[in-house]
Amino acid sequence: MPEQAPVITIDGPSGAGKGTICQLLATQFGWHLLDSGAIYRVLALAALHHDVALDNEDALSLLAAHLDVQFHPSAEGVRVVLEGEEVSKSIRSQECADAASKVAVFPRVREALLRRQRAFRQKPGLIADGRDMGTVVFPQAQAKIYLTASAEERAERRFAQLKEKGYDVSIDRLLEEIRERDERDANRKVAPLKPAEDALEVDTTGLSIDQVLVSVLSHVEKSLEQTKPV
Ligand SMILES: Nc1ncnc2c1ncn2[C@@H]1O[C@H](COP(=O)(O)OP(=O)(O)OP(=O)(O)O)[C@@H](O)[C@H]1O
Ligand SMILES: Nc1ccn([C@@H]2O[C@H](COP(=O)(O)O)[C@@H](O)[C@H]2O)c(=O)n1
Repeated sequence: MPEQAPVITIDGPSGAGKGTICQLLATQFGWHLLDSGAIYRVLALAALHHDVALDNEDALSLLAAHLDVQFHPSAEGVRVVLEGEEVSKSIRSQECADAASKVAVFPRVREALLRRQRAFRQKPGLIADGRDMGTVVFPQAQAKIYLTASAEERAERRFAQLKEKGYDVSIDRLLEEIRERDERDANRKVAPLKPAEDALEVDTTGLSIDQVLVSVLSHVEKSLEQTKPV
């Protein structure tokens, strides 16, 4: 049987720094990148476009099974195209984040998106970013990391990010949204947000991106060394 490509999973709540660290790892290793949150965001946007109610599991799982989405890696990051329309920016709205976490609670929706996520596992390797990468989508991953940080610090990071882009946002509102999304993601019945038993947990509160990268890289290198075929 041909050997499968190795996978590194990075899970954790919103604003923990998963996307940042995954992008750095993907560049350093020259591996593929799966932003699984983008898939849930695209599904939520498709539901909003097609007037599918965010609590209609039947219609949402059908939409998920037939989702016409393409991901094009580019120098500026991954370009996301839904039904022929560029949606890279629109899926980043707070409305889409909130809607994504609502559609993500349904078992049949998650099931319909599994194969699409696993298809990203291609040689030379995959860095997978999400909530259930290490627990459900790639339970056999070679290295698993769970990044977290206090809700207050995550809200501050998001506030700084949005301010830099010129958005006028309230930090209190961002904190409230982060707490609501954490609560929904951690308490759903299927694939809840939680660390895999064999994941390295890194609390990034008060750590710089470089400091987080050093811990993550050290764990990844050790794990890859241990799983090398002899
Ligand atoms: N350790 C850190 N210290 C300070 N800022 C950070 C740190 N890690 C990430 N950031 C910044 O926080 C913001 C959110 O980070 P990022 O998008 O990587 O989080 P995320 O976990 O992928 O969130 P989401 O799940 O919502 O996509 C970005 O502006 C990023 O530059
Ligand atoms: N593996 C995943 C990834 C994401 N979700 C849900 O999508 C929402 C948006 O994710 P971002 O990482 O882009 O912020 C997130 O709040 C989750 O509800 C998921 O369920 N599983």
